Amino acid sequence: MYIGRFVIVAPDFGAYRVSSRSFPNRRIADRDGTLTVGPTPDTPENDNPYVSYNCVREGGDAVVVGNGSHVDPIAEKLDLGYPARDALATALLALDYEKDDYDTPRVAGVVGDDSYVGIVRRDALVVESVAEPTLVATYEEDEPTPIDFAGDASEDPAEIARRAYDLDYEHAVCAAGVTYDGGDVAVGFHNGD
Ligand SMILES: NC(=O)c1ncn([C@@H]2O[C@H](COP(=O)(O)O)[C@@H](O)[C@H]2O)c1NC=O
Repeated sequence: MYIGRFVIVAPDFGAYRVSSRSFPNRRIADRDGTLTVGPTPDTPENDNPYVSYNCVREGGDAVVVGNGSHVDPIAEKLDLGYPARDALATALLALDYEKDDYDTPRVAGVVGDDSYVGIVRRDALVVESVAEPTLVATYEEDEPTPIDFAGDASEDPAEIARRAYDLDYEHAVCAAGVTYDGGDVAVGFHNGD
């Protein structure tokens, strides 16, 4: 099954995976702890505004994961002291779903003292507290739903990323993992071949 981009948010860890039919030649790079999705070095530039962005960024005491430019304002709201719920809701609503051929939703999560997952679709804005690993994706699985993806903050975030990359959804491209341990954030990633 193809579900596009997705986040998994748990109380003390999270993951983000790029799955893509249209732009498979991408990878994640670490820029001072912020993880960025962009084209591989040998890939020509494209004019799609939705395929290069920060997918992981620290904000406040927490860490944000997501599938587009909304990651930045969510992190900035957290820096200003907004609660995770409000940071997600305000940024997702402000930017809304993507104005592409699919009305692609924006998905995001905050992993911190209070962890939340969110999605803005053409028909809804959903922001929920998470008590167990929870997945939400751009296509098909576009309601936050518990997933069997055990982990905890002691795990290497790169290993969390690799496990997200290996999940049995089509067109895996690259993935990020994050952990949160009482205010300490760690991030990692896994790029496909
Ligand atoms: N975040 C991303 O990595 C991303 N990759 C592709 N998109 C959007 O989704 C559309 C469909 O892409 P695809 O066929 O790869 O699922 C693209 O035209 C683009 O507008 C993205 N936007 C949101 O998920």
